[in-house]
Amino acid sequence: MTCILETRSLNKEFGAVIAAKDLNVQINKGEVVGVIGSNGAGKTTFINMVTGYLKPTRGEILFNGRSIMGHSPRAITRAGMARSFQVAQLFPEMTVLDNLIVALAAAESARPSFLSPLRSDARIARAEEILKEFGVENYRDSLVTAVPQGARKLVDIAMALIGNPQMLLLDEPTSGVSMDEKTDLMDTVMNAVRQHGVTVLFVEHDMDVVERYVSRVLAFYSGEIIADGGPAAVLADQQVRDLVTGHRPSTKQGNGVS
Ligand SMILES: Nc1ncnc2c1ncn2[C@@H]1O[C@H](COP(=O)(O)OP(=O)(O)OP(=O)(O)O)[C@@H](O)[C@H]1O
Repeated sequence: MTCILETRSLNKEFGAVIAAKDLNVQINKGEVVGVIGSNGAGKTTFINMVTGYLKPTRGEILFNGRSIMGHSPRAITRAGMARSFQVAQLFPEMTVLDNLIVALAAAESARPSFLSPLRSDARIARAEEILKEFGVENYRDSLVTAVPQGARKLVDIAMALIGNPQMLLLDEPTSGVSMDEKTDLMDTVMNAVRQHGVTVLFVEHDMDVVERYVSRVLAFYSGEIIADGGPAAVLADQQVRDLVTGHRPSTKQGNGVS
């Protein structure tokens, strides 16, 4: 197994609050990792640090074996680590199609001009393919503010995948999405990431989604990782049940929580 993302003794303090305490994590290529934890456990802090949005207080972050400490979010995206946010980061005054066209042009580092406009036939055709891949072609010409939350999330994730990242970090991909839409959304996202061969790490509050889609779970509590292992094992772990999931019924037998 090849390690794609590693953190060594990663710490983040906000004054007296320890939001990350000695996080030592190794994510291997191809893994689908779920990050769970109650509010304020440090999940977003972890994602913000590894994607360059937040400066760690101490520690080291390696992506493909190279330090990315101090690198800007843009440099980290270029190196192959993309992310989506809890609230989809789209251009609200633009249509779904135009949002994708902007992302395609950005991935090509294109500079628009009179002779080479952003809305080229090639980009429109590629954007239409992506709309189909993500099942949101019906919203092609809708303003992003006018489409349902689930479709908006899909457009946001599709945009994150446009630069062909090796790793994708998703902050609560199903938040604000109705129960009915969650499975369709996650099936679509997982199909896309499998096709692109992308390693995925996502923050999730819905344990049914975690059980269904991840190969590994990191359970955060108070800035620390209290369990790391297969979903059945982590969700059955007593400490996780006490501190994170609140004694939801466990459906599977545990195996190998470390
Ligand atoms: N910019 C900040 N300034 C001060 N404290 C912060 C800041 N960002 C996060 N914190 C604190 O750090 C801790 C971890 O917060 P974080 O947002 O990472 O938790 P989380 O697990 O993502 O929570 P949620 O599920 O609510 O999004 C919390 O105590 C939070 O109040």
